[in-house]
Amino acid sequence: MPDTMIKICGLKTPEAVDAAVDAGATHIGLVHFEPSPRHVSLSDAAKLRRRVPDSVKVVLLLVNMQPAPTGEALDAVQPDVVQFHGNETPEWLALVKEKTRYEVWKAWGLMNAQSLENVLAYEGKVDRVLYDAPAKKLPGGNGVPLDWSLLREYHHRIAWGLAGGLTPDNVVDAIRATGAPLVDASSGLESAPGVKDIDRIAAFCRAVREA
Ligand SMILES: O=C(O)c1ccccc1NCC(=O)[C@H](O)[C@H](O)COP(=O)(O)O
Repeated sequence: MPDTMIKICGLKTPEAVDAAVDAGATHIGLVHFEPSPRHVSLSDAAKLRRRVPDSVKVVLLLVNMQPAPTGEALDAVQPDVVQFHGNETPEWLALVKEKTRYEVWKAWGLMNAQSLENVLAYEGKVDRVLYDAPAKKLPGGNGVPLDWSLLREYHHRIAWGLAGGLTPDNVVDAIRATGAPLVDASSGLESAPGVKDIDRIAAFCRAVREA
């Protein structure tokens, strides 16, 4: 089985980015969404992006942004991946995928078996779906696990990843329960909202490698 990919999300400082890269993350996430405690401006995101070696992919997270600001954000940051974390339509994401060079991901609040069927509207229109817990106060980064049993032995038609309340303590169980090819964590690796804990980032990556 190929190694599980690791996305460490919501990084705001050079120290946190370096810690994720050094610990073996395959992806790092930069949140550009002002209400979030993990928000980074486009100029800070661009600076953080430049620290990341080519071997690690940079994911820019956007929420329900209009087309013009989306283009401006992508031009400014030049990520590898753009992760849409709002109510973006399949048609809009298909257009982004067709017209740009970026990998396109759709975050999907997974509620029940029906919502696994509903996400198929994005098949062929995005490169990956990131299953997360349904939105609460924020669209993501809420530290809430989704019901992993929904994904057990599911025949996936879209490349996917697992997010939602993952921590160094539960990520091995999550991988075993779902077979996730990519795991994503944010608030479970923090000492306070928006403040990443470097030791927890390292522990998370170690746990995934040992799963
Ligand atoms: O992290 C945020 O604050 C955030 C805000 C708005 C949209 C998305 C956001 N995070 C997206 C992520 O990919 C998180 O890593 C994912 O939701 C899992 O978060 P957590 O449950 O805290 O591990």
